[in-house]
Amino acid sequence: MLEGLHPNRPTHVFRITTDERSARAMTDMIGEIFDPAETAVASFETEDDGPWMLEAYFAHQPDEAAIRNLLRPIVGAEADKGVFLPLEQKDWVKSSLEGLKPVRAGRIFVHGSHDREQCLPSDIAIEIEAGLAFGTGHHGTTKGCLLAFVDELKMRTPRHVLDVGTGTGILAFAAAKVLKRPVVAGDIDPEAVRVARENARLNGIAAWMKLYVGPGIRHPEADRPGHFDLVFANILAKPLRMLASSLARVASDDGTIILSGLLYRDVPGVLSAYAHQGWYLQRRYNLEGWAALVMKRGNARALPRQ
Ligand SMILES: C[S@@+](CC[C@H](N)C(=O)[O-])C[C@H]1O[C@@H](n2cnc3c(N)ncnc32)[C@H](O)[C@@H]1O
Repeated sequence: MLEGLHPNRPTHVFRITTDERSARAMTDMIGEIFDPAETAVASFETEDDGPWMLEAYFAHQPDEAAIRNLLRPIVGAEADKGVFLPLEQKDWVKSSLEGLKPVRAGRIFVHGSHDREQCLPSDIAIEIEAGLAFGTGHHGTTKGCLLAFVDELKMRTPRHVLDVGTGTGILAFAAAKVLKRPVVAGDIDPEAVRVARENARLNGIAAWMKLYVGPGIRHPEADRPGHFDLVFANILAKPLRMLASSLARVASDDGTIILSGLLYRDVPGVLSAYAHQGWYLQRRYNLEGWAALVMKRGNARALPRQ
């Protein structure tokens, strides 16, 4: 699995090696055409000054001929050299987690069942069994959100937290455990919400988790204008742009929105969508090619951070 993609239980991958211009153009086209909940696409340089590769993961068997036809105007006959491969259907997040070390962000310590003993007494420990959901803490997007949250706590203590695209529930759990308060969290994927519910039980915070299935804020618990003083949304650039007005509406005047799931090149478009709603970048975290953005209402000053 390509580090940095957001697979929603992918069944197939399409790979093609080409030049940078074509890779970027194909990424944009696939990103525009396919449902972001079912497709994850990224292009990257395979080595310094080397060829570029595009990888697109699909949650269903894609129509190979149709995709090649779409790509031919961009890359010509190269479209036929790209390969479609079925992916082994296994609990890949869980199996990869078994070999992974725990993740730490300040006092927040995220671990699997095999690393319980490593928690310090002062830790806010979160145990995650990812199953088929996203969010073990190892991915740059999740870690960026956790680091942003830890820094946010140095400045203020949020009271009402919303986590849109909760996956395993990891960000919501961090907020509930640190703040000792209920947190509202939703995901478009019912399987992710099932996993989050189980994890909430495992962590002894089931009573604090107000979980819902649905896109964006489409639930009465989440759709509460001006209510949330901390909103997490680690999704992808396109849905984040589409959600800008909804997230801005449910965030309080003095609230914070932490956005992630963005390749560096996606940042300007997302910032522009939120600027239209009166939200500005306060801090930025760059991890492994992914950016997490801390947004504030009003004219906050940008403070880039590596
Ligand atoms: C990258 S994962 C983030 C999981 C977790 N919050 C984390 O930080 O690790 C993105 C999650 O967002 C969900 N998702 C994608 N589009 C969504 C939308 N429009 N509304 C709600 N959830 C969405 C996906 O199903 C997936 O579980």
